[in-house]
Amino acid sequence: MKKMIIHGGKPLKGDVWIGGAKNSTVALIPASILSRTTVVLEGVPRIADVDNLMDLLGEMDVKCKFEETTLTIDPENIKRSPLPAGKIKSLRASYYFMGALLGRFGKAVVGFPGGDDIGPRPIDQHIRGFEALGANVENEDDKIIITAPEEGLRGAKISLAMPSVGATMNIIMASVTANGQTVIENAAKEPEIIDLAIFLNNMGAVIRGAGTDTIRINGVSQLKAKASHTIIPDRIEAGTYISLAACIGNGIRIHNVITEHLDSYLAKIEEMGVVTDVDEDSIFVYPAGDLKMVQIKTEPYPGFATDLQQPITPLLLTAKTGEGIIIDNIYPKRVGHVPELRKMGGEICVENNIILIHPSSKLKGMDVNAGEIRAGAALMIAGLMADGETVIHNAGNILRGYDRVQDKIRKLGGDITVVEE
Ligand SMILES: CC(=O)N[C@H]1[C@@H](OP(=O)(O)OP(=O)(O)OC[C@H]2O[C@@H](n3ccc(=O)[nH]c3=O)[C@H](O)[C@@H]2O)O[C@H](CO)[C@@H](O)[C@@H]1O
Ligand SMILES: C=C(OP(=O)(O)O)C(=O)O
Repeated sequence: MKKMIIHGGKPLKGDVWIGGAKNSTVALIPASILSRTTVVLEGVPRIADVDNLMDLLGEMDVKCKFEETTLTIDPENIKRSPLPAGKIKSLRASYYFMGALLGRFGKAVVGFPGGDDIGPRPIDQHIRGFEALGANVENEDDKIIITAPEEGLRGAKISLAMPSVGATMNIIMASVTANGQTVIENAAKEPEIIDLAIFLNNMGAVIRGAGTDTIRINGVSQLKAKASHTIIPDRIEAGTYISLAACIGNGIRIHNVITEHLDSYLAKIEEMGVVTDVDEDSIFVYPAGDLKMVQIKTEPYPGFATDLQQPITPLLLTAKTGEGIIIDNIYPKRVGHVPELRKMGGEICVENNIILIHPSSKLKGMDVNAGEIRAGAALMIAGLMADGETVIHNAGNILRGYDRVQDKIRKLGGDITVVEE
Protein backbone atom coordinates (compact mmCIF):
# COMPACT_ATOMS: atom_id res chain seq x y z
CA MET A 1 0.00 0.00 0.00
CA LYS A 2 1.27 3.44 -0.88
CA LYS A 3 0.47 6.93 0.32
CA MET A 4 1.06 10.24 -1.42
CA ILE A 5 2.20 13.16 0.72
CA ILE A 6 1.65 16.66 -0.64
CA HIS A 7 2.61 20.01 0.87
CA GLY A 8 0.21 22.28 -0.96
CA GLY A 9 -0.36 25.92 -1.66
CA LYS A 10 2.64 26.46 -3.97
CA PRO A 11 1.89 27.84 -7.44
CA LEU A 12 3.10 25.52 -10.21
CA LYS A 13 4.73 26.63 -13.44
CA GLY A 14 6.49 25.21 -16.50
CA ASP A 15 6.04 22.36 -18.95
CA VAL A 16 4.61 18.88 -18.68
CA TRP A 17 4.63 16.07 -21.26
CA ILE A 18 1.68 13.71 -21.51
CA GLY A 19 2.32 9.96 -21.79
CA GLY A 20 0.67 7.36 -23.98
CA ALA A 21 -3.00 6.66 -23.32
CA LYS A 22 -3.61 4.16 -20.54
CA ASN A 23 -6.84 2.99 -22.12
CA SER A 24 -5.11 2.29 -25.45
CA THR A 25 -2.08 0.68 -23.88
CA VAL A 26 -4.08 -1.71 -21.72
CA ALA A 27 -5.87 -2.97 -24.85
CA LEU A 28 -2.84 -3.06 -27.15
CA ILE A 29 -0.75 -5.17 -24.75
CA PRO A 30 -3.27 -8.06 -24.66
CA ALA A 31 -3.92 -7.55 -28.41
CA SER A 32 -0.20 -8.14 -29.03
CA ILE A 33 -0.65 -11.87 -28.53
CA LEU A 34 -2.67 -11.90 -31.76
CA SER A 35 0.64 -11.32 -33.60
CA ARG A 36 2.87 -14.21 -34.66
CA THR A 37 5.88 -11.86 -34.65
CA THR A 38 7.45 -9.44 -32.18
CA VAL A 39 5.46 -6.30 -31.39
CA VAL A 40 7.08 -2.95 -30.55
CA LEU A 41 4.95 -0.33 -28.80
CA GLU A 42 6.29 3.22 -28.47
CA GLY A 43 5.09 5.91 -26.08
CA VAL A 44 4.05 3.39 -23.43
CA PRO A 45 3.20 5.06 -20.10
CA ARG A 46 5.09 3.97 -16.95
CA ILE A 47 2.02 2.92 -14.97
CA ALA A 48 1.17 0.03 -12.67
CA ASP A 49 -1.45 -1.36 -15.09
CA VAL A 50 1.33 -1.97 -17.62
CA ASP A 51 3.48 -3.80 -15.03
CA ASN A 52 0.54 -6.03 -14.16
CA LEU A 53 -0.23 -6.80 -17.82
CA MET A 54 3.44 -7.67 -18.39
CA ASP A 55 3.25 -10.11 -15.47
CA LEU A 56 0.19 -11.72 -17.09
CA LEU A 57 2.06 -12.06 -20.39
CA GLY A 58 4.92 -13.65 -18.44
CA GLU A 59 2.51 -16.36 -17.23
CA MET A 60 2.03 -17.27 -20.92
CA ASP A 61 5.78 -17.31 -21.65
CA VAL A 62 5.48 -14.12 -23.70
CA LYS A 63 8.75 -12.20 -23.31
CA CYS A 64 8.60 -8.45 -22.62
CA LYS A 65 11.29 -5.78 -22.49
CA PHE A 66 10.34 -2.30 -21.25
CA GLU A 67 12.98 0.40 -21.79
CA GLU A 68 12.14 4.09 -21.30
CA THR A 69 8.77 4.18 -23.11
CA THR A 70 9.36 1.36 -25.60
CA LEU A 71 7.76 -1.97 -24.84
CA THR A 72 8.83 -4.99 -26.88
CA ILE A 73 6.54 -8.01 -26.70
CA ASP A 74 7.64 -11.31 -28.21
CA PRO A 75 4.73 -13.74 -28.41
CA GLU A 76 6.49 -16.25 -30.69
CA ASN A 77 6.75 -18.94 -27.97
CA ILE A 78 3.41 -18.17 -26.32
CA LYS A 79 1.91 -21.04 -24.38
CA ARG A 80 -1.83 -21.32 -24.14
CA SER A 81 -2.33 -20.98 -20.42
CA PRO A 82 -5.44 -20.12 -18.47
CA LEU A 83 -5.47 -16.83 -16.53
CA PRO A 84 -8.01 -17.61 -13.84
CA ALA A 85 -6.78 -15.54 -10.90
CA GLY A 86 -3.89 -13.51 -9.49
CA LYS A 87 -3.05 -10.31 -11.38
CA ILE A 88 -6.30 -10.53 -13.38
CA LYS A 89 -8.09 -8.94 -10.42
CA SER A 90 -5.64 -6.03 -10.26
CA LEU A 91 -7.08 -4.26 -13.28
CA ARG A 92 -10.19 -3.90 -15.33
CA ALA A 93 -8.51 -4.27 -18.69
CA SER A 94 -7.46 -7.86 -18.00
CA TYR A 95 -10.80 -8.66 -19.69
CA TYR A 96 -9.09 -7.98 -23.02
CA PHE A 97 -7.33 -11.32 -22.67
CA MET A 98 -10.77 -12.89 -23.29
CA GLY A 99 -11.01 -11.47 -26.82
CA ALA A 100 -7.29 -11.77 -27.53
CA LEU A 101 -6.96 -15.43 -26.40
CA LEU A 102 -10.16 -16.32 -28.22
CA GLY A 103 -8.87 -14.69 -31.43
CA ARG A 104 -5.45 -16.36 -31.10
CA PHE A 105 -6.31 -19.85 -29.80
CA GLY A 106 -10.09 -20.24 -30.00
CA LYS A 107 -10.21 -20.66 -26.22
CA ALA A 108 -9.92 -18.33 -23.23
CA VAL A 109 -10.05 -19.15 -19.53
CA VAL A 110 -9.91 -15.84 -17.69
CA GLY A 111 -10.85 -14.73 -14.17
CA PHE A 112 -13.44 -12.00 -13.66
CA PRO A 113 -11.70 -8.64 -14.03
CA GLY A 114 -11.08 -6.24 -11.15
CA GLY A 115 -10.80 -2.50 -11.57
CA ASP A 116 -12.05 0.64 -10.02
CA ASP A 117 -14.77 0.93 -7.45
CA ILE A 118 -17.07 3.16 -9.50
CA GLY A 119 -20.34 1.23 -9.27
CA PRO A 120 -21.56 -1.80 -11.23
CA ARG A 121 -19.50 -2.70 -14.32
CA PRO A 122 -21.16 -5.64 -16.04
CA ILE A 123 -19.57 -7.38 -19.05
CA ASP A 124 -22.77 -8.83 -20.54
CA GLN A 125 -22.16 -7.06 -23.88
CA HIS A 126 -18.71 -8.65 -24.21
CA ILE A 127 -20.21 -12.08 -23.57
CA ARG A 128 -23.12 -11.50 -25.96
CA GLY A 129 -20.57 -10.53 -28.61
CA PHE A 130 -18.48 -13.70 -28.12
CA GLU A 131 -21.65 -15.81 -28.25
CA ALA A 132 -22.81 -14.10 -31.45
CA LEU A 133 -19.49 -15.15 -33.01
CA GLY A 134 -20.40 -18.75 -32.15
CA ALA A 135 -18.41 -19.16 -28.91
CA ASN A 136 -19.68 -21.12 -25.95
CA VAL A 137 -19.38 -19.16 -22.70
CA GLU A 138 -19.47 -20.80 -19.26
CA ASN A 139 -18.97 -19.36 -15.80
CA GLU A 140 -17.17 -21.56 -13.32
CA ASP A 141 -16.30 -20.34 -9.82
CA ASP A 142 -14.74 -16.94 -10.42
CA LYS A 143 -13.70 -17.51 -14.02
CA ILE A 144 -15.15 -17.45 -17.53
CA ILE A 145 -14.42 -20.21 -20.02
CA ILE A 146 -14.97 -19.16 -23.64
CA THR A 147 -14.62 -21.74 -26.39
CA ALA A 148 -14.91 -21.30 -30.15
CA PRO A 149 -16.55 -24.09 -32.18
CA GLU A 150 -14.18 -26.57 -33.86
CA GLU A 151 -14.53 -24.86 -37.23
CA GLY A 152 -13.60 -21.50 -35.61
CA LEU A 153 -15.51 -18.32 -34.86
CA ARG A 154 -17.79 -17.01 -37.60
CA GLY A 155 -18.45 -13.35 -38.38
CA ALA A 156 -21.78 -11.96 -37.20
CA LYS A 157 -23.75 -8.75 -36.90
CA ILE A 158 -23.64 -7.53 -33.29
CA SER A 159 -25.64 -4.56 -32.12
CA LEU A 160 -24.43 -3.35 -28.72
CA ALA A 161 -27.03 -2.28 -26.17
CA MET A 162 -24.75 0.65 -25.30
CA PRO A 163 -21.52 1.87 -26.92
CA SER A 164 -19.22 0.00 -24.54
CA VAL A 165 -15.50 0.67 -25.02
CA GLY A 166 -14.47 -2.69 -23.59
CA ALA A 167 -17.05 -4.74 -25.51
CA THR A 168 -16.18 -3.00 -28.79
CA MET A 169 -12.46 -3.70 -28.32
CA ASN A 170 -12.99 -7.28 -27.12
CA ILE A 171 -15.26 -8.13 -30.07
CA ILE A 172 -12.72 -6.61 -32.48
CA MET A 173 -9.93 -8.76 -30.97
CA ALA A 174 -12.00 -11.95 -31.13
CA SER A 175 -13.27 -11.34 -34.67
CA VAL A 176 -10.09 -10.28 -36.51
CA THR A 177 -9.35 -13.95 -37.22
CA ALA A 178 -12.99 -15.17 -37.47
CA ASN A 179 -14.38 -16.62 -40.69
CA GLY A 180 -16.18 -13.93 -42.71
CA GLN A 181 -17.38 -10.46 -41.78
CA THR A 182 -18.32 -9.10 -38.36
CA VAL A 183 -20.30 -5.88 -38.07
CA ILE A 184 -20.46 -4.07 -34.72
CA GLU A 185 -23.35 -1.62 -34.55
CA ASN A 186 -23.66 1.04 -31.86
CA ALA A 187 -19.90 0.64 -31.39
CA ALA A 188 -17.97 2.92 -29.05
CA LYS A 189 -16.25 5.80 -30.87
CA GLU A 190 -13.45 6.62 -28.40
CA PRO A 191 -10.04 7.51 -29.93
CA GLU A 192 -8.56 4.43 -28.23
CA ILE A 193 -10.76 2.23 -30.47
CA ILE A 194 -9.18 3.86 -33.53
CA ASP A 195 -5.73 3.28 -32.04
CA LEU A 196 -6.49 -0.43 -31.61
CA ALA A 197 -7.80 -0.68 -35.19
CA ILE A 198 -4.70 1.03 -36.61
CA PHE A 199 -2.46 -1.29 -34.57
CA LEU A 200 -4.27 -4.42 -35.77
CA ASN A 201 -4.62 -3.25 -39.39
CA ASN A 202 -0.86 -2.68 -39.54
CA MET A 203 -0.50 -6.35 -38.54
CA GLY A 204 -2.75 -7.45 -41.43
CA ALA A 205 -6.24 -7.18 -39.95
CA VAL A 206 -9.04 -5.67 -42.01
CA ILE A 207 -11.04 -3.32 -39.78
CA ARG A 208 -13.03 -0.45 -41.27
CA GLY A 209 -15.10 2.27 -39.59
CA ALA A 210 -13.32 2.52 -36.22
CA GLY A 211 -14.24 5.89 -34.72
CA THR A 212 -17.80 5.67 -36.15
CA ASP A 213 -20.71 3.73 -34.69
CA THR A 214 -20.47 0.93 -37.27
CA ILE A 215 -17.29 -1.12 -37.44
CA ARG A 216 -16.76 -3.83 -40.06
CA ILE A 217 -14.13 -6.52 -39.57
CA ASN A 218 -13.23 -8.99 -42.32
CA GLY A 219 -11.51 -11.98 -40.74
CA VAL A 220 -7.99 -12.95 -41.83
CA SER A 221 -6.06 -16.13 -41.02
CA GLN A 222 -3.07 -14.65 -39.16
CA LEU A 223 -1.62 -11.36 -37.95
CA LYS A 224 2.05 -10.38 -38.05
CA ALA A 225 3.46 -7.14 -36.65
CA LYS A 226 5.96 -5.56 -39.05
CA ALA A 227 6.51 -2.03 -37.73
CA SER A 228 6.41 -0.33 -34.34
CA HIS A 229 3.21 1.38 -33.18
CA THR A 230 3.15 4.70 -31.30
CA ILE A 231 0.34 4.96 -28.76
CA ILE A 232 -1.87 8.07 -28.85
CA PRO A 233 -1.44 10.60 -26.00
CA ASP A 234 -3.60 10.14 -22.92
CA ARG A 235 -6.49 12.60 -23.19
CA ILE A 236 -7.53 11.94 -19.58
CA GLU A 237 -4.04 12.62 -18.22
CA ALA A 238 -3.98 15.80 -20.34
CA GLY A 239 -7.37 16.92 -18.98
CA THR A 240 -6.14 16.26 -15.43
CA TYR A 241 -3.10 18.52 -15.94
CA ILE A 242 -5.28 21.20 -17.55
CA SER A 243 -7.47 21.21 -14.45
CA LEU A 244 -4.39 21.30 -12.18
CA ALA A 245 -2.94 24.17 -14.24
CA ALA A 246 -6.16 26.19 -14.00
CA CYS A 247 -6.48 25.49 -10.25
CA ILE A 248 -2.95 26.31 -9.12
CA GLY A 249 -0.86 27.09 -12.20
CA ASN A 250 1.14 30.19 -12.82
CA GLY A 251 1.36 29.41 -16.56
CA ILE A 252 1.69 25.74 -17.56
CA ARG A 253 2.19 24.30 -21.05
CA ILE A 254 0.91 20.76 -21.57
CA HIS A 255 2.68 18.99 -24.44
CA ASN A 256 1.86 15.90 -26.52
CA VAL A 257 -1.88 16.48 -26.71
CA ILE A 258 -4.31 15.72 -29.52
CA THR A 259 -6.49 18.71 -28.73
CA GLU A 260 -9.46 17.43 -30.77
CA HIS A 261 -9.75 14.53 -28.30
CA LEU A 262 -10.47 17.10 -25.60
CA ASP A 263 -13.08 19.22 -27.42
CA SER A 264 -15.94 18.71 -24.91
CA TYR A 265 -13.61 19.23 -21.98
CA LEU A 266 -12.02 22.38 -23.40
CA ALA A 267 -15.48 23.79 -24.17
CA LYS A 268 -16.43 23.40 -20.49
CA ILE A 269 -13.32 25.02 -19.07
CA GLU A 270 -13.69 27.87 -21.55
CA GLU A 271 -17.30 28.30 -20.38
CA MET A 272 -15.92 28.56 -16.82
CA GLY A 273 -13.61 31.35 -17.93
CA VAL A 274 -10.26 29.52 -18.10
CA VAL A 275 -8.02 31.04 -20.77
CA THR A 276 -5.86 28.74 -22.89
CA ASP A 277 -3.71 28.91 -26.03
CA VAL A 278 -4.33 25.79 -28.06
CA ASP A 279 -1.53 24.84 -30.48
CA GLU A 280 -1.14 21.92 -32.84
CA ASP A 281 0.02 19.56 -30.10
CA SER A 282 0.19 21.56 -26.88
CA ILE A 283 -2.07 23.66 -24.67
CA PHE A 284 -0.91 26.63 -22.58
CA VAL A 285 -3.10 27.32 -19.55
CA TYR A 286 -2.96 30.89 -18.18
CA PRO A 287 -3.36 31.54 -14.44
CA ALA A 288 -7.11 31.55 -13.89
CA GLY A 289 -9.04 34.69 -12.96
CA ASP A 290 -12.56 34.67 -11.53
CA LEU A 291 -14.29 31.54 -12.77
CA LYS A 292 -17.98 30.68 -12.91
CA MET A 293 -19.68 27.36 -12.23
CA VAL A 294 -20.88 25.10 -15.04
CA GLN A 295 -23.13 22.08 -15.42
CA ILE A 296 -21.53 18.89 -16.71
CA LYS A 297 -23.13 15.67 -17.97
CA THR A 298 -20.83 12.80 -18.86
CA GLU A 299 -21.52 10.98 -22.13
CA PRO A 300 -19.77 8.47 -24.38
CA TYR A 301 -17.14 10.05 -26.68
CA PRO A 302 -17.23 12.70 -28.08
CA GLY A 303 -19.20 13.86 -25.02
CA PHE A 304 -17.62 14.89 -21.72
CA ALA A 305 -15.65 11.86 -20.44
CA THR A 306 -16.65 10.24 -17.14
CA ASP A 307 -12.92 9.86 -16.42
CA LEU A 308 -12.61 13.65 -16.30
CA GLN A 309 -15.57 14.52 -14.08
CA GLN A 310 -13.54 14.00 -10.89
CA PRO A 311 -10.35 15.73 -12.08
CA ILE A 312 -12.36 18.85 -13.03
CA THR A 313 -14.16 18.99 -9.66
CA PRO A 314 -11.40 20.84 -7.73
CA LEU A 315 -11.55 23.50 -10.44
CA LEU A 316 -15.28 23.94 -9.90
CA LEU A 317 -14.60 24.44 -6.19
CA THR A 318 -12.54 27.53 -7.12
CA ALA A 319 -15.44 29.17 -9.00
CA LYS A 320 -16.68 32.42 -7.46
CA THR A 321 -20.36 32.33 -8.44
CA GLY A 322 -23.22 29.96 -9.11
CA GLU A 323 -23.90 26.28 -8.42
CA GLY A 324 -21.90 23.58 -10.19
CA ILE A 325 -23.73 20.40 -11.20
CA ILE A 326 -22.15 17.13 -12.35
CA ILE A 327 -24.29 14.26 -13.58
CA ASP A 328 -22.29 11.14 -14.46
CA ASN A 329 -24.52 9.27 -16.89
CA ILE A 330 -21.94 6.52 -17.42
CA TYR A 331 -21.17 5.75 -13.75
CA PRO A 332 -23.79 7.51 -11.57
CA LYS A 333 -22.16 6.09 -8.41
CA ARG A 334 -18.73 7.54 -9.23
CA VAL A 335 -18.83 9.90 -6.26
CA GLY A 336 -16.16 8.51 -3.87
CA HIS A 337 -14.18 11.75 -4.07
CA VAL A 338 -17.04 13.84 -2.66
CA PRO A 339 -16.75 13.02 1.09
CA GLU A 340 -12.94 13.33 0.87
CA LEU A 341 -13.16 16.78 -0.73
CA ARG A 342 -15.66 17.79 1.95
CA LYS A 343 -13.10 16.83 4.63
CA MET A 344 -10.72 19.28 2.96
CA GLY A 345 -13.30 22.06 3.19
CA GLY A 346 -14.95 21.70 -0.22
CA GLU A 347 -18.59 22.78 -0.44
CA ILE A 348 -19.72 19.69 -2.32
CA CYS A 349 -22.42 17.08 -1.80
CA VAL A 350 -24.34 14.35 -3.62
CA GLU A 351 -28.12 14.27 -3.95
CA ASN A 352 -29.76 11.48 -5.95
CA ASN A 353 -26.50 10.75 -7.80
CA ILE A 354 -26.14 14.42 -8.75
CA ILE A 355 -22.99 16.16 -7.53
CA LEU A 356 -23.62 19.73 -6.36
CA ILE A 357 -20.70 22.12 -5.96
CA HIS A 358 -20.64 25.58 -4.40
CA PRO A 359 -17.90 28.22 -4.22
CA SER A 360 -15.48 27.14 -1.51
CA SER A 361 -12.89 28.99 0.53
CA LYS A 362 -9.26 27.77 0.56
CA LEU A 363 -8.99 23.99 1.03
CA LYS A 364 -7.12 22.56 4.02
CA GLY A 365 -4.65 19.65 3.89
CA MET A 366 -6.12 16.42 5.34
CA ASP A 367 -5.77 12.64 5.46
CA VAL A 368 -7.92 11.35 2.61
CA ASN A 369 -8.45 8.13 0.68
CA ALA A 370 -8.15 7.57 -3.08
CA GLY A 371 -10.91 5.00 -3.59
CA GLU A 372 -10.11 4.82 -7.31
CA ILE A 373 -7.87 6.35 -9.95
CA ARG A 374 -9.78 9.53 -10.87
CA ALA A 375 -10.95 10.19 -7.30
CA GLY A 376 -7.23 10.03 -6.50
CA ALA A 377 -6.45 12.52 -9.28
CA ALA A 378 -9.06 14.94 -7.90
CA LEU A 379 -7.59 14.64 -4.39
CA MET A 380 -4.06 15.13 -5.71
CA ILE A 381 -5.09 18.42 -7.35
CA ALA A 382 -6.98 19.43 -4.20
CA GLY A 383 -3.88 18.60 -2.10
CA LEU A 384 -1.70 20.78 -4.32
CA MET A 385 -4.19 23.66 -3.87
CA ALA A 386 -4.68 23.20 -0.12
CA ASP A 387 -2.85 24.84 2.75
CA GLY A 388 -0.72 22.40 4.72
CA GLU A 389 -0.13 18.68 4.35
CA THR A 390 -2.42 16.27 2.52
CA VAL A 391 -1.87 12.53 2.81
CA ILE A 392 -3.64 10.45 0.17
CA HIS A 393 -3.97 6.80 1.21
CA ASN A 394 -4.33 4.09 -1.44
CA ALA A 395 -2.21 6.20 -3.77
CA GLY A 396 -1.50 3.02 -5.76
CA ASN A 397 -4.81 3.75 -7.45
CA ILE A 398 -3.31 6.97 -8.87
CA LEU A 399 -0.13 5.19 -9.99
CA ARG A 400 -2.28 2.62 -11.85
CA GLY A 401 -2.82 5.17 -14.60
CA TYR A 402 -0.76 8.36 -14.15
CA ASP A 403 2.61 8.14 -15.89
CA ARG A 404 5.53 9.22 -13.62
CA VAL A 405 3.21 11.59 -11.80
CA GLN A 406 5.64 12.46 -8.98
CA ASP A 407 8.40 13.51 -11.41
CA LYS A 408 6.03 15.54 -13.56
CA ILE A 409 4.52 17.46 -10.64
CA ARG A 410 7.90 18.02 -8.98
CA LYS A 411 9.22 19.51 -12.23
CA LEU A 412 6.32 21.97 -12.10
CA GLY A 413 7.42 22.95 -8.58
CA GLY A 414 5.03 20.79 -6.53
CA ASP A 415 6.05 19.19 -3.23
CA ILE A 416 4.88 15.61 -3.62
CA THR A 417 6.23 12.21 -2.56
CA VAL A 418 4.93 8.67 -2.63
CA VAL A 419 6.01 6.27 0.13
CA GLU A 420 4.99 2.81 1.34
CA GLU A 421 2.39 2.90 4.15
C1 LIG B 1 -9.69 0.24 -19.66
C2 LIG B 1 -10.65 1.23 -20.17
O1 LIG B 1 -10.66 1.57 -21.33
N1 LIG B 1 -11.49 1.77 -19.27
C3 LIG B 1 -12.43 2.77 -19.70
C4 LIG B 1 -13.63 2.08 -20.31
O2 LIG B 1 -14.14 1.17 -19.35
P1 LIG B 1 -15.17 0.06 -19.83
O3 LIG B 1 -14.78 -0.43 -21.17
O4 LIG B 1 -15.25 -0.94 -18.74
O5 LIG B 1 -16.50 0.90 -19.93
P2 LIG B 1 -17.70 0.71 -20.95
O6 LIG B 1 -17.56 1.67 -22.07
O7 LIG B 1 -17.79 -0.74 -21.28
O8 LIG B 1 -18.94 1.10 -20.05
C5 LIG B 1 -19.88 2.08 -20.42
C6 LIG B 1 -21.18 1.83 -19.73
O9 LIG B 1 -21.77 0.64 -20.22
C7 LIG B 1 -22.08 -0.26 -19.18
N2 LIG B 1 -21.81 -1.64 -19.67
C8 LIG B 1 -20.62 -1.90 -20.27
C9 LIG B 1 -20.34 -3.16 -20.76
C10 LIG B 1 -21.30 -4.17 -20.62
O10 LIG B 1 -21.10 -5.32 -21.03
N3 LIG B 1 -22.47 -3.87 -20.00
C11 LIG B 1 -22.76 -2.63 -19.51
O11 LIG B 1 -23.83 -2.40 -18.95
C12 LIG B 1 -21.15 0.15 -18.04
O12 LIG B 1 -21.65 -0.24 -16.79
C13 LIG B 1 -21.08 1.66 -18.22
O13 LIG B 1 -22.19 2.27 -17.63
O14 LIG B 1 -14.60 3.06 -20.66
C14 LIG B 1 -15.13 3.78 -19.51
C15 LIG B 1 -16.23 4.70 -20.02
O15 LIG B 1 -15.73 5.64 -20.88
C16 LIG B 1 -13.99 4.54 -18.83
O16 LIG B 1 -14.47 5.10 -17.64
C17 LIG B 1 -12.83 3.62 -18.50
O17 LIG B 1 -11.69 4.38 -18.13
C1 LIG C 1 -12.17 3.70 -14.74
C2 LIG C 1 -10.96 3.80 -15.22
O1 LIG C 1 -10.13 2.78 -15.49
P1 LIG C 1 -10.41 1.20 -15.58
O2 LIG C 1 -11.46 0.99 -16.61
O3 LIG C 1 -9.09 0.67 -16.02
O4 LIG C 1 -10.82 0.76 -14.22
C3 LIG C 1 -10.32 5.11 -15.52
O5 LIG C 1 -9.29 5.10 -16.19
O6 LIG C 1 -10.83 6.15 -15.07
